[in-house]
Amino acid sequence: MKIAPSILSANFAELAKDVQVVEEAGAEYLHIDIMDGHFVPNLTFGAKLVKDLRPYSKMVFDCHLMVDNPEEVIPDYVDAGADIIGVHYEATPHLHRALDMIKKAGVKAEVVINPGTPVSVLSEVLGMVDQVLVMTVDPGFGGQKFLPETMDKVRELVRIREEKGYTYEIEVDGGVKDHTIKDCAAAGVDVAVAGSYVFDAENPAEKIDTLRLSANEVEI
Ligand SMILES: O=C(CO)[C@H](O)[C@H](O)COP(=O)(O)O
Ligand SMILES: [Co+2]
Repeated sequence: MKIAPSILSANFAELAKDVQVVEEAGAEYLHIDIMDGHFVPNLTFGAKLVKDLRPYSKMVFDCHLMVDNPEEVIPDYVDAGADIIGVHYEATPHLHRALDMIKKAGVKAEVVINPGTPVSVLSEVLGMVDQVLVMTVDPGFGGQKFLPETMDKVRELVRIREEKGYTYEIEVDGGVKDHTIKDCAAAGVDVAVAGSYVFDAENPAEKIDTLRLSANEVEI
């Protein structure tokens, strides 16, 4: 399983240093949470931060847009150097247009669903996306409790991928820790985001190792 530390819980005043620590620890993706204060009740940062961080890391920049009408800002994240751009099903009436914009710009397109949203609403876009992000908490804040019932959706996505011959990766985000990552591995998750578990620790590198070991204990 790939590990994607979320900088939401990093020290924003020492961001480049924190990013370097998780990169040296072997994290494959860097998860970047963009919150607009409308789609979610919290505000983080915008495309300038992504652009400023880009020269400091070779990790895959996985930009999770928690913003209303993401199609209005997608070009900013493409220009900033995002490798993956994730848009919420719940954030736009133009989901296909948003995903198509991302793909046409040569960036990997990800669709994201909240805990209250079923997989069935994605039937028309699963064939075009590179990644599906299943939220394992309600979006907006770090440090929330993992919702184990979301694992049914991961299993459903694994089954659909097999049946239809699709190629998307399945990512989870929220409440991932040493014990909850085992549920994720058992369900078939490909990428796990972890924010507070990694960055609230004295030694983030050690936490990344622990996550990987815990996941590997389950994976076949
Ligand atoms: O998208 C997010 C919240 O909306 C974050 O990526 C997520 O919450 C990570 O934080 P933690 O691992 O502490 O739950
Ligand atoms: Co996120």
